[in-house]
Amino acid sequence: LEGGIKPPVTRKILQNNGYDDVNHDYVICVGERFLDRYEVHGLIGKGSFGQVVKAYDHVEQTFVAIKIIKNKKPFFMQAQVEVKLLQLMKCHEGDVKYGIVSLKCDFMWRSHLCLVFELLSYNLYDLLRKSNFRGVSLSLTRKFAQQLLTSLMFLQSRDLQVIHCDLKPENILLCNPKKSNIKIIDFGSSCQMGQQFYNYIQSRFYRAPEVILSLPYDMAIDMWALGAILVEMHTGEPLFCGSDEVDQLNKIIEVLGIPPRKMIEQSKKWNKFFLMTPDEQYAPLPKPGKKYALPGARLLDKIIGVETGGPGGRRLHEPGHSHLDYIKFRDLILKMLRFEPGQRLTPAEALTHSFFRKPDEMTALEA
Ligand SMILES: CCC(=O)Nc1cccc(C(=O)c2sc(Nc3ccc(N4CCN(C)CC4)cc3)nc2N)c1
Repeated sequence: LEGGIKPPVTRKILQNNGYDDVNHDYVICVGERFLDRYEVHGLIGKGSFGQVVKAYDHVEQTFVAIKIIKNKKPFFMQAQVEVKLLQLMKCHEGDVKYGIVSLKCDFMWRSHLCLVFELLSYNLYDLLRKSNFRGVSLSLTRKFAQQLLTSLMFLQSRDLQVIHCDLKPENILLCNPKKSNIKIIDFGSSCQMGQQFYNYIQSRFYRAPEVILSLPYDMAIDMWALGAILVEMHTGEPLFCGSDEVDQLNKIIEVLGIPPRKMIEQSKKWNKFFLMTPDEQYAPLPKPGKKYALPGARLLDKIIGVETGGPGGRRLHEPGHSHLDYIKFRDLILKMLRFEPGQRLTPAEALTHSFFRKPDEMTALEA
């Protein structure tokens, strides 16, 4: 270069001796063996945490899923929280079969924390995709609901008090592609009651109103998420698919009306979502270019098709999809989606709902 300035050194900076890529992810090599035990078969998925691979465990002679955490402190720290919670839950095996993924072990491999899980099958979002986003039957939705409520009851048990904080179809996996047994995964965002450090939690579609309004939250946020997930599993589409936080709350208001005054008044962010009308009422801030139904005008009955043969009328006269079945389903969902966290159904209460009662139990009751 003129003036004798040397060109910058273009030496490639090797990340972690060449084992890592620029995103601090471990460079996966199919066939590689970790600890001379786990033989990598292939990449299952990627996430902010790192990657998850399918591997063969030559000691137990079974396939496993290994979550390979990024070689970066914040991800390492968060994964340590996940390991601690999963170990805590493991030793609370107790009587209830609780539908949480089982952590087999964890180890360090070339500066990456690795979590070894039992290998599960694909997730409920894959199932929705297979249904061409038309949803699964009400009976399968009921089976999923029963298992997830049992899992939430386990998480909320006295000496666990775990909040998952990211329940969504992608984090619910089938144990076996041909059966309805499911397990919850990904406790990477979870916390225990009293350890709520973050308030930007939950994936948007499933975010509870108290989280959107930055109010104190508890385990009831998982129940809110579950209500939204169950409607989505049957209709095939997200119940509240907001494009941002304001849109998200407006989509909730279309179905459930204006939140209780107390919740709005306690929120530091209230004026991000509402304006005060001259007669001292809270009204949703009009969003330029967005048209919303009036508060509470988008009835859940219409979304689920209670009177019209299910979502899109596709379940008309189908066994297990009677008008009464839908009345019960709608009633359960509305009680899971109460604005006030304290009034939302607990998992134990939800499991006694008539939606889960078998016909003969009903006749016995009526007799
Ligand atoms: C792909 C999303 C995903 O599964 N992410 C993920 C992230 C972290 C951990 C885990 C996890 O614990 C898994 S993943 C798993 N089995 C699994 C096997 C296959 C699949 N895929 C099958 C093909 N689909 C197009 C994508 C999902 C997904 C999951 N078993 C366990 N235990 C999963």
